[in-house]
Order: sequence, then structure tokens, then C-alpha cells
Amino acid sequence: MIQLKGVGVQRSGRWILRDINWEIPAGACVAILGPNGSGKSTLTRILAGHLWPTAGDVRVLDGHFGESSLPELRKRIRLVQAAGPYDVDAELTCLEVVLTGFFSTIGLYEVVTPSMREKAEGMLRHVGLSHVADHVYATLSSGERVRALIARALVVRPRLLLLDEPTAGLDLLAREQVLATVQRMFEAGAGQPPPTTVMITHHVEELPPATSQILVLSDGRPAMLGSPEQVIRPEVLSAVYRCPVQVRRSGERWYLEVHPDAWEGLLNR
Ligand SMILES: Nc1ncnc2c1ncn2[C@@H]1O[C@H](COP(=O)(O)OP(=O)(O)OP(=O)(O)O)[C@@H](O)[C@H]1O
Repeated sequence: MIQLKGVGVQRSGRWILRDINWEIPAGACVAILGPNGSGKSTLTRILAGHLWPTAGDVRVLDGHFGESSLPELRKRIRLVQAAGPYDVDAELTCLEVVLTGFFSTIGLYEVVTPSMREKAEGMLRHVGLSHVADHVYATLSSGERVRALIARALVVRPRLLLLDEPTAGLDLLAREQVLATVQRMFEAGAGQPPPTTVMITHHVEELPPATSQILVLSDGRPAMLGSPEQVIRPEVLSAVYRCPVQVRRSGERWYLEVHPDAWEGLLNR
């Protein structure tokens, strides 16, 4: 599905991303994890076809960047940036926002067919938002907006779904509802095969149980690539987050805590 070989990006004479080698199987849920400035957004923009790497080779959805038509590839890729600039007209209703997904437009300018409406309504059910289908997007809570944007992305059945910090700024319940939305795509009975999904996040708490592979970035370099069990370990993450951490696992979820003994010294760094 996705193959990155020796991918790097140079800006102002500095490699802000380097030596990225990663194969992501079709239908997998994977994550890019790392602290601020580690290169997550840069890598995400490459996967979305928005940024050309300075070095290396990128294959996405059987298409080779450089050989395949990028506009064609992009039709099958959806990027949800919850914290980004509005890419929808906030005066539309929640259902209309989902419908704009069919046209990749900010507003709703085209004729909506009954089949599109049916699919959009089904997607709102899938993300648990049927009860606010007629509410104006601007009046939705932040968590509801994220789920509406995920429904908007899913309505065209993309093959690659990039979720860029989808739970940033959400409270506990809203965060868990977004994670449950993602998890539901990977559960039996979801109704359709899941898109290959890449979650981009700072926090291991924000990884849905379906996550099978994590690429940890540190200063633009791959610090670790592996399963959650291989990656979410104090020895790995203390170095990446540059403070002593301890890890707790609860079922298929993970939690990271700063080691209590490290607290006193945190401000002297
Ligand atoms: N066009 C550019 N020119 C110079 N430096 C850049 C450019 N774009 C990004 N960088 C630098 O590259 C590094 C990685 O940035 P990136 O936004 O990819 O990190 P990130 O992990 O997404 O960060 P955050 O979690 O804060 O969003 C940062 O140090 C950033 O300042």
C-alpha cells in the first residue's frame, strides 16, 4: 500500500526528515508518533501527495510519486486535519458537510443524489452523529466536528486515510469518541473494508487498539519502528521525549507518564 525508501526532506540546508524507510500494508492502522518538531507533519504531507521529498522513493496506493498522476492518486487519499484551518463552510449543516466529501469542496455547490444522501446519512450513523445531522457545523462541539470530518472523508471510501492529530484539544469523552470512531472502522461488521489509516499524534494515549505499527520520529529521524509492544517502552520513549517516562498498558490501550522522580528537574532542562 505504502512504501517509503530513504525518504528525506531538506529545508534551508537542514534535513528536517531523513532516512525514512517504511512499508505499510493495505488495510492496516498505523501511527506516526513523536514530539513537537519531530517531522510528523512533513511526513504526513508527503503521504498525502502535498510535498515532494528531496531524497528517496515514495509509492502510495500502487502509484509511484513521479510516475503516476498525483491528482488521480489524491482522489483516493483523504487527510483530516481537525486543528487545521476550516476546510468546510461552517454554516452548512453537519449532513451537508459530510456531503461535501463527495466533491472535495468547501461549500455544497453540486447536485446531491439520493444515493449520496443515503451514504452520508449512513456515515453519520457510523460515527454516532445522526442526532446532530441537521445542526449547523459551527454549533457542533469540537469532538463532533472531528467526527463529522472523518465521516466526510470516509464517504468516498478512500483507500488511504490520514488523521493528523484528530484528538488534539478534545476533552476525555470527545477524545475517546473519536478513537472509538476510528476503532469501529477496523472491527468486524464495519460494513466495508477499512482504509489504510495513518494516525499522527504526540501521545500514545491517542492510539486506537487497532494500531499495529508505530513509526516514532525524533528530530526528523526514525527513532523506532515496530509494533506497540516493541515501541511503547520506557527505554525508547524516555529518549524520544527527553524525560524519564513510565508506561502503563490497559487492555489494548497505552498510557505514558513522566516518572514521578523526574518532576523536580523538569524546569531545569
Ligand atoms: N519549510 C520549512 N523550512 C524550514 N524548516 C522547516 C520547514 N517546515 C518544517 N520545518 C522544520 O522541520 C521540523 C519538523 O517540522 P514538522 O512540522 O514536520 O514537525 P511535527 O512533528 O509535525 O511538529 P508538531 O508536532 O509541532 O506539529 C521543525 O523543526 C520545523 O521547524
